Amino acid sequence: QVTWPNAIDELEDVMFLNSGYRSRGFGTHVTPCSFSEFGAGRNTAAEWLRIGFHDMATTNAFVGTHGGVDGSIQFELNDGENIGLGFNTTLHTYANFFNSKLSIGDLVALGVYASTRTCGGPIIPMRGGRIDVTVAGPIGVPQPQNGQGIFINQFTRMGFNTTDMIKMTACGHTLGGVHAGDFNNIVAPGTVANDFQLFDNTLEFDNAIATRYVSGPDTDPLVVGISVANTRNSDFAVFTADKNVTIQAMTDAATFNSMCQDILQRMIETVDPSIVTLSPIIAPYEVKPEGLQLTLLSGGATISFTGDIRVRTTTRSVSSVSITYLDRTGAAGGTITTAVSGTASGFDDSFTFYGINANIPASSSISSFTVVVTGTSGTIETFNNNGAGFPISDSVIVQTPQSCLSNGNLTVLAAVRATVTTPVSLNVTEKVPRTAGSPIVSPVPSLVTTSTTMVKGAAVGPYNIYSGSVSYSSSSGLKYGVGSGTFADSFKDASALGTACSPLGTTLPSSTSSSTSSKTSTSSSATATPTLAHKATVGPYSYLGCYTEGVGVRALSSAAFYNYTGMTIEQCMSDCSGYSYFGVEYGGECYCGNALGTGSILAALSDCSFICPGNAFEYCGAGNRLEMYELTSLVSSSSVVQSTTSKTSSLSSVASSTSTTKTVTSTSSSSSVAPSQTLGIKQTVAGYTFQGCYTEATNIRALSSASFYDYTAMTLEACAADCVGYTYFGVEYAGECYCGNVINTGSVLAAASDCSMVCPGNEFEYCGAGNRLEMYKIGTVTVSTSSSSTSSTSTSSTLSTVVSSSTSKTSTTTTAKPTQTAPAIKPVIGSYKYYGCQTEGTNIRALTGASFYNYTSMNLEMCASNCAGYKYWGVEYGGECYCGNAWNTGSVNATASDCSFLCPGNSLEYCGAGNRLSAYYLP
Ligand code: HEM
Repeated sequence: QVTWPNAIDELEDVMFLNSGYRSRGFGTHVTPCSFSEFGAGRNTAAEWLRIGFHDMATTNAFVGTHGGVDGSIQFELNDGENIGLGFNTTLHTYANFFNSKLSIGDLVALGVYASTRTCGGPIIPMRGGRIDVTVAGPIGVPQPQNGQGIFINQFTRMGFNTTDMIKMTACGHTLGGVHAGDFNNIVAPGTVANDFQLFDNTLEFDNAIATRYVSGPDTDPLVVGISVANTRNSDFAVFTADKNVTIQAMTDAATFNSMCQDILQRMIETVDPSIVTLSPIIAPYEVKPEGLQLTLLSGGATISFTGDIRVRTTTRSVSSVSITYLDRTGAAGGTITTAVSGTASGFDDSFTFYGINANIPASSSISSFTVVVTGTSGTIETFNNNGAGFPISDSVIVQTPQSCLSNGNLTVLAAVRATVTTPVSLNVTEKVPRTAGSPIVSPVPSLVTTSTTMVKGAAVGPYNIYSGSVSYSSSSGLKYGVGSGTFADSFKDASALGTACSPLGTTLPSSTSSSTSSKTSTSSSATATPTLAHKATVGPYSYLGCYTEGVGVRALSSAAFYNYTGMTIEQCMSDCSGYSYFGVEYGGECYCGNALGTGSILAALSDCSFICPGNAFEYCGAGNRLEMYELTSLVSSSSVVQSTTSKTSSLSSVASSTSTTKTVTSTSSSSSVAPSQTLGIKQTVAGYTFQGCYTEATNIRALSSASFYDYTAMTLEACAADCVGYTYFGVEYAGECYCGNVINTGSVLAAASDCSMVCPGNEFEYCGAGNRLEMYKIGTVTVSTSSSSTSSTSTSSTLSTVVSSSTSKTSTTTTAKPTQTAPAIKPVIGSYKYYGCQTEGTNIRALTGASFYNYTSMNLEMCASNCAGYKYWGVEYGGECYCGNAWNTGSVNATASDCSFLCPGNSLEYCGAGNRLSAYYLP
C-alpha cells in the first residue's frame, strides 16, 4: 500500500471509480464491452486496445530516444500509419481526463487495462508515471502488407521476440475487427454488417482468435478472404512465424489469459527507461481521503473540515468509520465520526465513502489523522498511512465559498496562517487547444500554467486573507490552487465553484453543522455529523415528498433557477422565498410556485435519488422528480388531503429507507401472490432458485458463458429468459445479465444486503450491485459446491447460439445507407430546421407551450413529434422536450457547442445541456 498523498492518486481514482459517488466514469466509455458512443460499426474497447499498441509501436528499444507509451500517437494521426476514426475519438475522450497529474501515456495504458477487463479478459497490472512527449515519434507501426520478415524486425526493434509478437497480436486481435471503409483490400465494402468484420466472431476478450485459427471455422479477415490475394493476410504471417507453435498453445483458455496478461503488461510498460520510472503496480487504497477541505469560518475561531474517507468494501463489511486527529502541534485533537455519503465501484472493487463534516478550533487546528474502521462483526482496523497518519496542512487553505468563476474571471480567496511570511500565489492551469495548423496538431490540449501573486487583506483569527483573480478563456478542465513556500492547497476544480463569491461564512458548507460550542476543550469531543437524508424542514418550509412533474406543465411554474454544480435545498429555498412551494429537480434545477401544476403527484420516495451537488447530505430530486417543500404555515391547513396524509407516511419512511438492510427469508414455500407487492429478494424466478448475492470471480466473470445488457429495463425474468438452457443466471449492476453452467473460481457468497440495486424494469426486484450478482440456479436445489463436471462441449454449443443470436441482432439494425459515425448538429428534423443552442429564460422557461420528459430514450425526432403544431421546440438536459410559439424573455442564443449532451435515444444527435436547449423552428 502506498503512502498518501501519492503521485498515482489521480490515476488510482480514474482507474477504480467507474460508477457511483465521486465516480470518474472512465470505464463507462467501454461498458459494456460491445459499447461505442459513436454508433454501429465501432467498438470503443477494441479502439482503446489498438491505440495502446500503436502508441508503443514506434519505439526503438536500442537507441537513445526510446519512445514507448508516451502519448506520441496524438501527433501521429496524419502520418498514414494510424488509419481509422478510433484514434481521434479515443484521444478526445482521454483529453477530458488528462491533467497535470495524469498523462496521455498513462491514459493510453489505462485504456488497455480497462478494455481488456470490461471484455472479460485478465487484469493487466497497471503502473503509473509515463511522461508525454510533445512531438511525433518516427514511423514504424506494422502495416498489414509488410510481410513476415519485416514484422519480426519491427517487433525486435520494439523489444519483443517472435513468440512475443505472436502473443501480442493474438491478444490484440481478440477484440474488434477490420473496417471495410478503411481497408477495402482486406474486407470488401458492402459484404458485412456495418462494414465491420470481427476478427474472431466474439466481442469478448477470449481465445476464439486462436481456436478458430487452429480448428476453424476461421473468419479472421487478416487470415482468410480477399486479404490473401491482396497479400495483406498479416495475422497468418504473424501466427506462422514459429510454425503455429505459440498460437496452438493459446487454444488453451487459461494459457491464453496468462499469456495476454503478461504480454499486454509488457506492452504498456514499454517506456524510455532514461526518463520514466514507473510506479509500483497500482492496487486500490484500502482507505483513502478524498476531497479534503479546510475552510476558515467567519470570526476566525473555527475551521470547517469536510471531505470523504473512501473505504474499500470489496472484501470488507463496514459498520462505521471515524477519524482521530492530532492538532497542529501534534498533540491529540479529538475524534470525528462520519456518515455514509455514497458508494462507488470499479471493474473488480467496491467502495463506500464516509463523509466528514466537522468544525474544529482554528487555534489548535489539525495536522494529521488516522482512520478507524469498525466492521459489522465488531473488528476494528486502524489505518495510519504507513505510520505517520494522513497529513493535512492548515497553513494555506483555499476558501472555496469565497471563490468564484464568472465572466471569464476566476477569483480566489485563501486563508494563510499569519506565521507564513513567504509570498502567496494563485496558480491556474488551463487546457489550451492545439489548434495551430490544419489538420490540427493534436486533439489533446496543452496545459498552460500561470502564477499570480495574491494580495494580502484582513487578518481573521490566526489567518490572513489573500485574494487573487485571473482571466481564462475556457473553464473546461480548469484547475487552480494557492501556494506559499512549501505550503499549498492545490489541484482544485474551478468547475466546482459557484458564479458568485459569498462573504466569509459561519456554517460551511451549507449543511447542518450545528453546535461547535463545547468542542474546544475536550480532546475526545465527537462531532455530530449529518447523514444523507430527505430534510424534514428547511427554514419556514416542510418536506412534502418526492413529486412528479405535471402533465404538459411544470409542477411549479412561477420561477426557475439553475445551478448544476452547487445546488442545495437551502439555496433553492432562498431563491424561492415568498412562494408557497419550492422543489429541486435533477440535481440542479430549482422551481418555485404557489400551487402544484395539474398531474404533479406524489411518487416513491426512493425516486428522488440525486444527491445535491452542493451538499452530499441532501437529496435534490431526480429526472422528472422534485424534492418538494411547502411553507409549514400552509401545510396544516392544506386542502390537498392526500398530500397531508401521505406526507407523514413518506416522511416516516425516510428513516427506514436510509437504514434499510435486506433480510433474506429462507422460506421456500411456493410463492403466493401477495395483494400488494413489496421490494424484496425473489426466491424463485422462472424455474430458477435464489442462491444468494455473489461476488465476481478472480480474473474472470463469475458466470462467463454469455452476457446481455439492458440498463433501462432489466428484470430477473428477462435475464432468466436470456439465459435459458444455462444452469445459472445472475444480474449485476442493475443492467448486466450473465449466464453460465458453473460459478467460476473466486466468486463467493457475499452479504445479501450488498445486492442493493433495484431492477430498472421492476421496482420490486433486486438486480445485484457493483461486483455483486443476484444469483439464481435452475431447479429448487439450495446452494452447494457447484459441480464443474459440465462438459465443455455443451458450453461451446450454447455459446455458438449466443453468437448467432447477437449477429442477427446486429444485422437487423443495419441500414444500407452510409452510416453516420460521429455526433453532429442535425440541420433538419422533419419539417423543422435547426435554430441554435438557446438558454432558458429569466425566471421562466424559454418555451412554455408544452413539455415532455424521457430521460432514457429522448431524441430529436421524438421531441419534434411531441411538439407538432408548435413553432419552436428544443431538447434540454438530454431528456426534456419543450414546445412553444415564442421565446420567453431572457432566452438567448448561446454557443452551439454548449449543447453538448448526446441524446439518450440517439448518440449521434445532440440534446441540449444544463440550461441549454438544442432548438428547432418551423420555417
Ligand atoms: C503485425 C502486427 C499487426 C498488424 C499488421 C495489425 C493490423 C491491423 C489492422 C489492419 C486492423 C484493422 C483496423 C481497422 O479497420 O480499424 C487492426 C485492428 C486492430 N488491431 Fe491490429 N495489427 C497488428 C498487431 C496488433 C497488436 C499487437 C495489437 C494489440 C495488442 C492490435 C490490436 C488491434 C485491435 C484491438 C484492432 C481492432 C480495432 C477496432 O476494432 O476498431 N493489433 N490491426
